Amino acid sequence: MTESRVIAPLSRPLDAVVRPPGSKSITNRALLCAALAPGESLLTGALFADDTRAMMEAVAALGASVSIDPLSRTASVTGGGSPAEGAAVDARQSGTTSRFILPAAALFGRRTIVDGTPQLRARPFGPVLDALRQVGAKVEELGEPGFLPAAVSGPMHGGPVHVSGHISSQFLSGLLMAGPLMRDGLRVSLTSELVSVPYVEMTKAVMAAFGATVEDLSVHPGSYTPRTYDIEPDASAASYFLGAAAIAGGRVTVSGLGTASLQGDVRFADVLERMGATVTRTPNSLTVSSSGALRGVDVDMADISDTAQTLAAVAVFAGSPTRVRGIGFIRGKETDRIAAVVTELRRAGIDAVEDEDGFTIHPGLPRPTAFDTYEDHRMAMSLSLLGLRAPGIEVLDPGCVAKTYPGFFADLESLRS
Ligand SMILES: O=C(O)C1=C[C@@H](OP(=O)(O)O)[C@@H](O)[C@H](O)C1
Ligand SMILES: C=C(OP(=O)(O)O)C(=O)O
Repeated sequence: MTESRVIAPLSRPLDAVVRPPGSKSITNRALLCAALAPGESLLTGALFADDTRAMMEAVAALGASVSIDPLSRTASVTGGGSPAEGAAVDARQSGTTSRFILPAAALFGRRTIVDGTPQLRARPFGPVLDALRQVGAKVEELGEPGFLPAAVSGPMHGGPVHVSGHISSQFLSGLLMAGPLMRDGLRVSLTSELVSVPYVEMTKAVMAAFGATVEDLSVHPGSYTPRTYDIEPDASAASYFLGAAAIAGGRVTVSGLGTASLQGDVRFADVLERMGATVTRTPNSLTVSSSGALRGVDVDMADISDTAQTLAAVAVFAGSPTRVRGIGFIRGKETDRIAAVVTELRRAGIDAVEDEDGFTIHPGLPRPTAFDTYEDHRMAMSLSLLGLRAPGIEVLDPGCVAKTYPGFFADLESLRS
């Protein structure tokens, strides 16, 4: 029997402050850079969730020593090691772990096998495998060509490399992070338009913080330096609470995230502002207040696509339709997110329409519905927001949020107190 979670409507407007857990994306970059830096690094504010535990185990397989204290949200990483013969990485469901660890594993002369869940095996890997071959790695596709499992070994000479940008930015980020340890460094040319651009800026910022030199898409040969590194809260996770304020009315402040953030997804607040919410920003906080009266918006979310499903939930309660564009590539995430969100909203009686590059939501009152979540944490977290305003909303397989946010439902409930 599938477990489910019922979300009770709020009885009064929100007035809450919440601090989401550490950023998944920054945690997984910092873990990798620390693992490639000879010596001990201390990561504070780290995320402890399925995706980051996958990365902790992955860097350990490459020879790093990782000791964790989830209660204090710290991870200590001693880097500079190398993988044992026959090393194997289980990236679980994690796109970042798998796409970042492949180039790192190919720095070493020993063969490492990278695999994941059936869901991850269905996601594309061709661009990174192809790029690794261009810079001298040996790559074996052990299943379908262009998919996991794959085995890689190095060393890599580096130098010029061509990689596509339109499927996922993670291929580029993974290559860049291995770049300093390639003999000639790395000079990347993109063969197609890059999606999720802010994540590449984040990659360069974390690399620079660990002592690497990156200019545009060129990485100098060199090394990483260990350090203490503080990780800010997760901006994609924050979108659910900011979205809650827009949907339910009242005010929610997300602390630890503001104009100084490294994460593009803080710009979800800008979209809510365009819909009529009031946004107050400081370097370290974002506050959304709303009367609950919103207008629809026409928005390109190619830079912030992890928040597209959150917006779909908010759009249900706007006074006019919302069109989201530029996100055709999210059909290749944990599930086809365009099809999934449209299918589920239609089951709730909402007139939602699938477009090739996004979706259109016509507002309405969702009827009582038990939502399928497609093993996608963001389906579960987004659709649960509907229950804050509409009665009878239930989310199936709520445990899938553990991929990035095991405490999500507890934090959502804390908004009520
Ligand atoms: O680099 C990253 O940390 C991420 C990049 C994005 O993926 P794509 O580049 O595949 O869009 C995003 O959806 C994912 O959650 C995290
Ligand atoms: C797409 C996501 O994750 P990943 O690609 O890292 O698996 C996500 O967290 O929404």
